[in-house]
Amino acid sequence: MSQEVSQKQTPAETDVSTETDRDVMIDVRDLRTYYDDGGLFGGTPVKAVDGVTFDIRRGETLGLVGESGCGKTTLGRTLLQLEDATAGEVRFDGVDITSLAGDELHEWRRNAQIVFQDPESSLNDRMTIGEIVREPLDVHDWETSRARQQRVKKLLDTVGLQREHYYRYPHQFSGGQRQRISIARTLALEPDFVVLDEPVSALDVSVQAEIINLLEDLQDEFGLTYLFIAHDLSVVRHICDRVAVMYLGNVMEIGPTEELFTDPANPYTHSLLSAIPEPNPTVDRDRITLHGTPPNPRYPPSGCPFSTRCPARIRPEAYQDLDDELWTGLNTLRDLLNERKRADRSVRDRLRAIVGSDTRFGTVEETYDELFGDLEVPSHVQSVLDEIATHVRAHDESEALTVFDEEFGSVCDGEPPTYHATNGGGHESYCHRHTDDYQDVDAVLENRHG
Ligand SMILES: Nc1ncnc2c1ncn2[C@@H]1O[C@H](COP(=O)(O)OP(=O)(O)OP(=O)(O)O)[C@@H](O)[C@H]1O
Repeated sequence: MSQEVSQKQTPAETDVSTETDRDVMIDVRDLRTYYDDGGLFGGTPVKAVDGVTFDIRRGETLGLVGESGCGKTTLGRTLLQLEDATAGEVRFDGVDITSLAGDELHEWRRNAQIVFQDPESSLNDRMTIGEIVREPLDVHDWETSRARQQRVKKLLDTVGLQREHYYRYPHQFSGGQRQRISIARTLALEPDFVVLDEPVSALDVSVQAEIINLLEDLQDEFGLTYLFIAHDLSVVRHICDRVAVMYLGNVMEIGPTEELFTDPANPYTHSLLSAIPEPNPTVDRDRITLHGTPPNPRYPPSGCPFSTRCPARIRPEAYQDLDDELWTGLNTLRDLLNERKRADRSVRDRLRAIVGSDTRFGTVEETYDELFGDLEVPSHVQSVLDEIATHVRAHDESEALTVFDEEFGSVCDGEPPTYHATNGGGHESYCHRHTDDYQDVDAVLENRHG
């Protein structure tokens, strides 16, 4: 794990986390989990979780959503100390578990368990169901052998399986039943907290509801607290009390589920929700198309993590009314310039020699044609593009980026946002637009995409 971290303002440092009526079980402060690459990329780590601060309240289900690769699983695993935190704290009932090791960590693990997405691969096919569910009891040397067997049989009842299943093998069960086995195993040591990592994504739709119902029943029966990681926003809306929206290792927004779904604050949440088909055709919701892919988590933007794709990105005064497609092209150009700046030239040359030409690093004329060929580019924009092109031809991407940022840059590219309370009730969003200096997110999205 790398120690390359920088301090960022967190909700704890703003005035938004001062509610007194909540019963916090897990308190996460400026948590970072970086993966080192063993030197392959010059020692630049993947910043899978890059400074998140939030809490999980006793007995609640907190949803964690976001695109593939944004760091959800890494965050869930770090909360359980299955990954080492690079920096920050995870306080579990007041104890910072990132500093636990050896016997203390082993003992603490009883409290916190995980259910994985894929019941096909997460169960050992050579063990019987009884052995699988009993394993955590064996590892923790729980009571007597006979008591363990009794406990496993009871757990099989609890999750809707039969005691006779004790001697069967996983391959004799369907996907839904296998997930029930995983859940039984998870509950063996009576944990307080369970990370559910996409627990129904691999299951048939017809079975998903059964497992969701089971998870809800178990939560009521045993007073469990869940972190529910999911892609499927409709499932999240159904089961979660609050939701945290993650992007590129950051929590962009967190708030009560219904409020977040009906009145999202952050442009990224708007974009995610916009991608869900609206079941009610009378509801008029903006359609926002997210362009491009998230940046490489080794090289996140220095300002807002979402700045390169944000549909509500703050623009310089002179370019408020610039055509949206042209802005998208300019954003892509900036990404390409950054990539070129990072790429080792010898690697680029070798790549060209192997594949003939590498379009991502084609000539500046080709790139401009691809990005702006079909668009009407105002002359003042064209003259800046020409200046950028001159620096690119001279292989001076840094200077090209300086020219770009001086002309087209804004606070979104230059400075990380801070968290702002929206609507009260612990609803917070990480965006520059939540200050009086800028038009608010709803208004700008309505103007640009309404
Ligand atoms: N062991 C690892 N070593 C290096 N990089 C990793 C490792 N595990 C994850 N990553 C990287 O960390 C980033 C976050 O991955 P993670 O699996 O946490 O995201 P995710 O949101 O859970 O994605 P998905 O929804 O696809 O499961 C990704 O860029 C991923 O490639």
